[in-house]
Amino acid sequence: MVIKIGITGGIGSGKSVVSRLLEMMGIPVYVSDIEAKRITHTNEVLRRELCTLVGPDVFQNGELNRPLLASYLFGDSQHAKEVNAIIHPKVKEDFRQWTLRKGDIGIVGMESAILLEAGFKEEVDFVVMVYAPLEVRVVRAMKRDHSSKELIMKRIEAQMSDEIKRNRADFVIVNDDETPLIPQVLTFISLLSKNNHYLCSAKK
Ligand SMILES: CC(C)(COP(=O)(O)OP(=O)(O)OC[C@H]1O[C@@H](n2cnc3c(N)ncnc32)[C@H](O)[C@@H]1O)[C@@H](O)C(=O)NCCC(=O)NCCS
Ligand SMILES: Nc1ncnc2c1ncn2[C@@H]1O[C@H](COP(=O)(O)OP(=O)(O)OP(=O)(O)O)[C@@H](O)[C@H]1O
Repeated sequence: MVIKIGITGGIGSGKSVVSRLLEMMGIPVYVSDIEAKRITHTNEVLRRELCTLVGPDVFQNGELNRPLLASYLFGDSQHAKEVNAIIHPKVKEDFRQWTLRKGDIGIVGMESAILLEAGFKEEVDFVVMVYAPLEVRVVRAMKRDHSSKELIMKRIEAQMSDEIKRNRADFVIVNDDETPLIPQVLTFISLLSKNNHYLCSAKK
């Protein structure tokens, strides 16, 4: 039996940092942003559907035109729904296959900013939310992506509010540049271990 942890939180909250810590503890994490891009590059059906929806320029020399898809997706909530309806079911199925390939590993993680919005919650057993205040997230994301505040805010507006995320999560990790992060990750893992004897095998 494999226990699946969903790692969510808004853009810039620090999900990738938490995922890296989990990986260091021997817990493999499926990073949805990366895998969604791989699937978008390799799945012919998906590529055709995106071209029909967004236009042929969504691929240039075979490569995904990320700025174009981003402005289409984040510019209009109906567009976001349509793009998500094409990509998310394939990511979900890919995660199932990825988990099966991992075998009897104890625990795996799925990292996604939009875990709850995309319906990935039903694929996991527990949801951990990584929380950081909005202003901290915006500054981090601007710095990391060399992006403008306006573009980051567009993405945030396409995501569920922190308040709703927090209510739907089983565990919250605060990553606000003040609260120490590693002890919280350890507490989370040890809480899971206490409630699920299966988890011990993941730390072998
Ligand atoms: C629009 C795209 C091309 C922008 O690529 P880019 O390299 O600039 O950003 P990246 O993929 O690293 O995403 C960064 C962050 O943007 C936010 N984001 C991405 N997609 C979405 C979405 N559909 N809805 C809300 N927020 C999103 C998340 O916080 C994510 O962590 C890309 O995000 C994409 O293809 N999105 C659609 C697929 C998707 O939903 N991926 C997210 C997990 S499945
Ligand atoms: N505790 C921290 N101390 C210092 N820098 C941090 C901390 N947490 C995150 N960061 C930095 O903030 C930026 C955003 O973090 P990260 O990439 O983990 O966010 P994310 O939630 O995965 O974002 P996204 O949804 O865009 O993928 C990164 O450059 C990361 O190195």
